[in-house]
Amino acid sequence: MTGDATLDVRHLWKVFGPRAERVVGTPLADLSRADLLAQTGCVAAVRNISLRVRPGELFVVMGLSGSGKSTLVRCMNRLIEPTAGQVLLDGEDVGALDARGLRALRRNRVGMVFQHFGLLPHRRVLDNVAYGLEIRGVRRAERYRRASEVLDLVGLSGYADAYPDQLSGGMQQRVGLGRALAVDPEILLFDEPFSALDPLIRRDMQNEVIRLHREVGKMMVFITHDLHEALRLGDRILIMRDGEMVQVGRPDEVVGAPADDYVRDFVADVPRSHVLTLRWVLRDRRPDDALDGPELGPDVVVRDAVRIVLSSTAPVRVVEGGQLLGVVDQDAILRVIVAEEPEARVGVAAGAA
Ligand SMILES: Nc1ncnc2c1ncn2[C@@H]1O[C@H](COP(=O)(O)OP(=O)(O)OP(=O)(O)O)[C@@H](O)[C@H]1O
Repeated sequence: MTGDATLDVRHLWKVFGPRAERVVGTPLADLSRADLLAQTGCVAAVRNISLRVRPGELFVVMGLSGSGKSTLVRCMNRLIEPTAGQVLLDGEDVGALDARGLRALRRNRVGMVFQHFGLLPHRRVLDNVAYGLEIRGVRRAERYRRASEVLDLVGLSGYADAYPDQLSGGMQQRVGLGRALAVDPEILLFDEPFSALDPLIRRDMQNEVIRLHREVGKMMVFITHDLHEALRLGDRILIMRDGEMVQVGRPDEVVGAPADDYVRDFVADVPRSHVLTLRWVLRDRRPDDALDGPELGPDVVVRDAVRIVLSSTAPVRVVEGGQLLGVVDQDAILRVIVAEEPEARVGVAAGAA
């Protein structure tokens, strides 16, 4: 299944509180979160979310504290029971599973990595990683073989016999990752796994997730409240506010075309040249443009094109599938770079006010 599984979420709601089921499908569902709470004592943690995680995609869920990220992701494996809506893993309705089916789903098909590693303190690293296989009844020799393979994969070769408290936070989180990967699930859910780590180690671990994602090609859903983490990791990012979906898009779409002021504020400090691609800055070719400039694809990030554009007198031709989409000249590149200067942003903000 790895690599071609899908996850479909359809009109998902989670309402906490007294008689929560009366909310969905009635006028109460249209109330703001605050009004709903005042009138009914209920909190709509997730409000009518529909999304599809594509095969092999690293999908990030981002939002401020309380926006509903954890609730949404925990509804995916029913650690939290949704109030309404559907979750389909590879076409199978997760909501229809009985207790036994649900256990099998969590053991075999959906792996989870939490912020608090939840490692077994009295067991060696190797046994922690092999734990899921042990529960599944895999023979000892086979589970150790697989666990050793996974330890190599997560960069912990040589630590098989160590105990969790002998490892740093980052390394413990690698054990958590290894444990989730050992059972070869179809999808991995990450609930803010790195928020307790030091910034440098956190960066290391982000690189690790990017590398692992490339190597194992699994669907991953990753929760974070950190925009930079979201932009680094996500193939696509879902931005949530008050339980609702505000925008879903690739990092360049979220930064280049924010859906509303909320997202615009979020991304205001992101260096645009690090995220935007040539697609966002190209213009139509004019008759007086020289056509002997270098050629680049539309998905090259501006930062990676700066040298080439600035060292060519003719504009760069942006070509996709043999077709000229447009050109990027030095002005276009400089506009992106200048807009990143703090004074420029103040100027823009003052101009907008
Ligand atoms: N068991 C519960 N009972 C009542 N309300 C809850 C419960 N769990 C979550 N909530 C409420 O639902 C809303 C969404 O919470 P959730 O934890 O999903 O947000 P989050 O975006 O993951 O936040 P954080 O980043 O702080 O974990 C919050 O207002 C929270 O108070």
